Amino acid sequence: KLCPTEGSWKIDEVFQIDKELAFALPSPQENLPDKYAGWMCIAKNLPELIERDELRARVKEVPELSIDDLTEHKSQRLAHLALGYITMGYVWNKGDEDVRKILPRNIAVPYCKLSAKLGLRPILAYADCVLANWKKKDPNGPMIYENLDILFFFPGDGCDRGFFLVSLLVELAAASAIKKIPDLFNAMIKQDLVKCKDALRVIKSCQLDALEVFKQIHKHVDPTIFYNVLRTYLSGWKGSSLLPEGLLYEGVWDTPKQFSGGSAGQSSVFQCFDALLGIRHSDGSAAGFLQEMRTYMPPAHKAFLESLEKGPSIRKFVLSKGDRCLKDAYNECVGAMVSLRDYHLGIVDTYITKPAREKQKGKQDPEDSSNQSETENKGTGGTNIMTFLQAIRDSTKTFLLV
Ligand code: HEM
Ligand SMILES: Brc1ccc(-c2csc3nccn23)cc1
Repeated sequence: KLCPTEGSWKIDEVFQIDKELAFALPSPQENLPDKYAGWMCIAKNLPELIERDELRARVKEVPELSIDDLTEHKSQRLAHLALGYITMGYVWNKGDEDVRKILPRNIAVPYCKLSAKLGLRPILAYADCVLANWKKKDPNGPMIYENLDILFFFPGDGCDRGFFLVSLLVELAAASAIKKIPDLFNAMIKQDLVKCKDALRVIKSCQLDALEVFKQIHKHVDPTIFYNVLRTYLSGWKGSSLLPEGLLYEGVWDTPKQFSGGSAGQSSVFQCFDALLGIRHSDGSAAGFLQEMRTYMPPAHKAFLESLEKGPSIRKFVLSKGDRCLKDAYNECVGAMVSLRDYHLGIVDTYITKPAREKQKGKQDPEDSSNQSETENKGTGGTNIMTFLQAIRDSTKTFLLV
């Protein structure tokens, strides 16, 4: 429903897409009603409570609270974020083998009710810790790294700040392209090739801005801490050897449920560019994974991606016109997606593959590759990452028009 009212396209507010911030939650709420102080106290002090081995006891003590006082969308997102941190902390705690396979009902019941209300899953996701987990230090200041902070922390002395804020800033850079989509559709409807090229050029420059922002990750995230500390807390319980059946949400379901760890496959912005440019990932597992990750997005954003896929096809339009200039403008957008994914592959090498090899060296007989597949090649989404990401990068390339 990119509704064509009065013959001009606009992004319907039903998709909850902000003009400036696109899929990021504008000015997330930072405080919950006092009734939820028990949740906030734990979520706001996760590193200390884990350090002092008090977290799990504190979670068990907190009263089972009803979610009825969470009436606004922003307070529901804040509560879902806080409960997500609490759940990851409770299950993984110090990040060793001593995990918990049952989430006590006093957390599980409100968490699952709230997840159902929001159309999200009862596990920490991209929509929580990237899109809703930020604030400006100076409310009147700019949306730049130095003026931003996150609301909740895992152990790993601020490594999550860098990881989540850089992801957010990539989202914001890409946001300027999203608001250009209606102009692109209008130009197509009017068969105005000049306006089409202009819109595609703006989209490409935003994608390249996003690539520049990507590069800040090296300044703000340490690879060894990321790999050995933060990654554990973002892991899920689907295909996990430590929770082979998943997590039992006590008082909600009587069997354990499996949910994937957070992934940026849950980022609507990347999937939005794919949908807009007609990029479809044919490689079975990658396509399946990205489709599945849509079920972890806010429903309104998932609906937007589906409406883009059903809307007019820019790719078909470009092919039908056979105009060299238009083809080049389209190809530069596809090329920008390839560059983003290329750069991201380098990041994964720095932050996962290399630290995994370091860790393997440190262990007993390095030839022992028994648990290699278990740890090294698992992404936060539990995927075998390098092949997965290369397949996505490669399939993106096949959409360049000759
Ligand atoms: C330390 C930095 C990063 C690491 C180690 C990393 C790692 C990964 C891994 C392992 C995957 C595979 C799927 C999964 O397990 O989630 C992935 C997917 C993805 N990541 Fe990251 N990532 C990082 C930063 C970023 C940033 C800053 C962005 C920008 C928003 C981003 C965007 C994506 C996207 C969109 C996917 C889905 C695959 C695709 O569409 O190409 N990643 N990443
Ligand atoms: Br929860 C959670 C939230 C966000 C992310 C994330 C941000 S950028 C990126 N690439 C892969 C994952 N990922 C990972 C886990």
